[in-house]
Amino acid sequence: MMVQPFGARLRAAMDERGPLCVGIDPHAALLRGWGLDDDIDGLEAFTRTVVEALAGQVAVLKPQSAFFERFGSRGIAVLERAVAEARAAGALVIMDAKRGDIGSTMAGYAAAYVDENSPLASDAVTVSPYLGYGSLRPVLDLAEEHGAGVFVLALTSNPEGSEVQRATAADGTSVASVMLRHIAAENANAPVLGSVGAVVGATLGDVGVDLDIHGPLLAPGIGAQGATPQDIPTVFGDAARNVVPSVSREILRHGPSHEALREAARRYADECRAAIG
Ligand SMILES: O=c1ccn([C@@H]2O[C@H](COP(=O)(O)O)[C@@H](O)[C@H]2O)c(=O)[nH]1
Repeated sequence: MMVQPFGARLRAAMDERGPLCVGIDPHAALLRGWGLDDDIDGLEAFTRTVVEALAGQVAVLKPQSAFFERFGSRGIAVLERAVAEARAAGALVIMDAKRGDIGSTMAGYAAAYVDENSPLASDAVTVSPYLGYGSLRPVLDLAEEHGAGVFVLALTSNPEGSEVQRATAADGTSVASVMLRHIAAENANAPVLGSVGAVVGATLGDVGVDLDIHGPLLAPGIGAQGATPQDIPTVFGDAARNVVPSVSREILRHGPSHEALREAARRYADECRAAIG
């Protein structure tokens, strides 16, 4: 059966469940805060709890691959189960892996994350375009073939990102603007919402670049990094309707109670929906 493109599935999920994405970031400090050990059993219990509590409620879950990779193959096994169970419970999964390499190697990352037959198959993956946008072609093409999405880092939420992303060419065009133009071209013919998104930090204030990419704008930085849902209109202006606000630590710290996690996610979802209008 032909799966609907990611952009259309994301639009429907956001309309039904609200726009919020909750990050699954099993930091050692969070595991300890939940009374768990920072080991594979702690990782497993933490991840299972987040998926059980939230996968039936929020539009998107975004596991941060780094926190699973640190436990080696057993951590990856936990990640595989979490992705499959979250998707089965109705959440879309964005794998936050931020992969970026030469094109021939990107084909390997594409096979890992956006091929529906892979054990880590996700609805979308984050990628870094800083080996050149064209190096992403294998993942863009395979994602399209499988109805998956790709989120390209454009303007990241961390202060160090501007050194690269705000660098300008002789005509004054910034690197980030070039990436956003490539993304917009990718989405030009999408009927609902394109399946190629950009990552733009909610921490950045008025970014002063055109965010009209006809695709989703993944907006990390809300909560622990200091941004709030109320910052969304300032950062994203007319593109706010396509924003997927992402919160990790500031929701996760409410666990391990399922109800407290759900309540924190509900509060953020309501605030984001109100801010987006
Ligand atoms: O520009 C970016 C891109 C990705 N991230 C990731 O999002 C979460 C943020 O976690 P918080 O606890 O809500 O700060 C984390 O996985 C980052 O790697 C980002 O922060 N900024």
